[in-house]
Amino acid sequence: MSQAFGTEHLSVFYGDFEAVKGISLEFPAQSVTALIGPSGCGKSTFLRSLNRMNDTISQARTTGHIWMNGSDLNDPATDVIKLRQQIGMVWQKPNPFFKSIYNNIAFGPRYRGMKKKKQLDEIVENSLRKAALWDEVKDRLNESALSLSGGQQQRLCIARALSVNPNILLLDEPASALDPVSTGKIEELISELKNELRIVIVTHNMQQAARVSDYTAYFYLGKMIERDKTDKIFTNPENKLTQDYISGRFG
Ligand SMILES: Nc1ncnc2c1ncn2[C@@H]1O[C@H](COP(=O)(O)OP(=O)(O)OP(=O)(O)O)[C@@H](O)[C@H]1O
Repeated sequence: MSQAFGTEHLSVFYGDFEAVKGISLEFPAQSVTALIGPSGCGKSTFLRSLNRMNDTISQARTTGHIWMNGSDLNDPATDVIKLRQQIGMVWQKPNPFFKSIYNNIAFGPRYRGMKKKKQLDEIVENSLRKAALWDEVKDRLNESALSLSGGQQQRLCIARALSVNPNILLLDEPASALDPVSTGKIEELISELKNELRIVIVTHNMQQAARVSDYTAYFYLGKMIERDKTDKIFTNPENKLTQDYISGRFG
C-alpha cells in the first residue's frame, strides 16, 4: 500500500494489552481528520504512534505500518528525530520550554544547525504569524514564555511545532484546557493551517470535531468503527455504534 500518509493494520500494545487494534486510516492532504470516541478507546495512543512518540513508553509496542510517501515510518531504521520534525505534535496542556518566547521557537531550527540570527529572526516571526500570535508578542519576544496566558502558550507550542516546517501536525485535545475565546482562536488557526499541512486532532468535543474537521474517525475499544466525511458521520453514520455515540446514547 503506497499513499501519501496513513496507517495500515496498525496495532499498539501495552504489554499484552492491545490498546489499538489493526487500524488502517488515510489522512488526505490539506485536510483535518478528527479522532473521536469514548475515554480509553485508544485515540491518544493511535495519535502518538503516528510520530513514534509511543517509543518513549517502555512497555509499548507497535505493529503494522505507517506509510508516508511509500516509506514505512514504523520501520525500526526510521530516524525518529527527523520524523518528529516532519510530524509535529501539540499536547493537551501547553508545555512551553522554560525559555524566552523567541528561544522557544528558535530551539528547533538551532538544533538542526541554523545559526544565522537573521534567518532565525525570520523563522520566529513567520512561525508566530502562522500561529496567529505575532501581533500579541512581537514587542516581548525576550520575555519568558511562561508569562503568556494559557491560550497564548498553546499557540506558542503550535508555532514551535511549525518552526521546523512539518507537513503533518498532530493535536491531542489542544483546546481542552482553554477558555472559549482561546478555543475559538485555536480552531480558526486549525482551519488556516490545513491549507499547508495535514492535521490530525483528538477531541472529546464533538461540536469542535464537527466545526474543524473534514473527516472524522470514530474509535471504540481500540478499533476504528467508522471513518467518513465529517458531515456524513454527524448526520448519517453507517454504524449504529457511531450513531449512538454522536447522539449521546452511548453507554
Ligand atoms: N502508558 C500506558 N501504559 C499502559 N496502558 C496505557 C498507557 N497509556 C494508555 N493506556 C491504556 O490504553 C488504552 C487507550 O488509552 P488512550 O489514552 O489511548 O485512550 P483515549 O481514547 O485517548 O482516552 P482519553 O479520551 O481518556 O484520553 C486505555 O485502556 C489506557 O488505560
